[in-house]
Amino acid sequence: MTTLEIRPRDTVSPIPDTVAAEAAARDFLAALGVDADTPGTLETPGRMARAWAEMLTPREFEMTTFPNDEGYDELVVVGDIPVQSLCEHHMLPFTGAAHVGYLPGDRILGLSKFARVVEMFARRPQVQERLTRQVADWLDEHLAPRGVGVVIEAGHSCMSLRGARATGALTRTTALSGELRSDAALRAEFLSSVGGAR
Ligand SMILES: Nc1nc2c(ncn2[C@@H]2O[C@H](COP(=O)(O)OP(=O)(O)OP(=O)(O)O)[C@@H](O)[C@H]2O)c(=O)[nH]1
Ligand SMILES: [Zn+2]
Repeated sequence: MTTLEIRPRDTVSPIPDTVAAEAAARDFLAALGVDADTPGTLETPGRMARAWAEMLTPREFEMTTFPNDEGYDELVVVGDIPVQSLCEHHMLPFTGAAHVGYLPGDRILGLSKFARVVEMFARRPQVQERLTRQVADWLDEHLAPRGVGVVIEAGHSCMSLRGARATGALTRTTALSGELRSDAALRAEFLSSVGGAR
């Protein structure tokens, strides 16, 4: 077994300053005409600051890999991993599911780590296309598999609660690398296995 401790904050912005965020939230609400001095809303700026800080803070984890002693050479697909992210244009949530697959090389990855990696890249201001690519690239870099595939399906609240108000619209993005990109049969197998989960 090999583990590598991952500190997601190493690759993103510093830890949120919730005191400054609370003061800013109070001003933000005032500017929007929301009274934050009622018994029910007195604590609201602080709650807002903590809520956004939490949505921008991925948890640390250890990247545990094992030798592929059995020489497993078929696809491994972990489906329906929850995705909770913030669109960088409106700072409103987009949520859905990620389906991550890989064709192992010399090492296999602890299954829970796929969800950890998705969270690491989701808990920051994002666009869905970049999130999808970052998960694939990170697995490629840290696992050196024969191929990686990532499909994310998400609904964007900036598109449903406001603006276009297209409630129920679902965006599907795909990132493929290695043999999952170059081998048509593997690519089709991966895409049909994740499409079949719907
Ligand atoms: N490609 C992509 N676009 C996104 C994502 N999240 C949000 N958007 C889009 O970002 C765009 C921002 O467009 P703007 O015209 O600057 O913003 P807006 O005036 O609020 O646009 P509307 O949402 O159409 O009202 C919108 O079309 C959003 O739907 C994402 O993950 N990927
Ligand atoms: Zn948006």
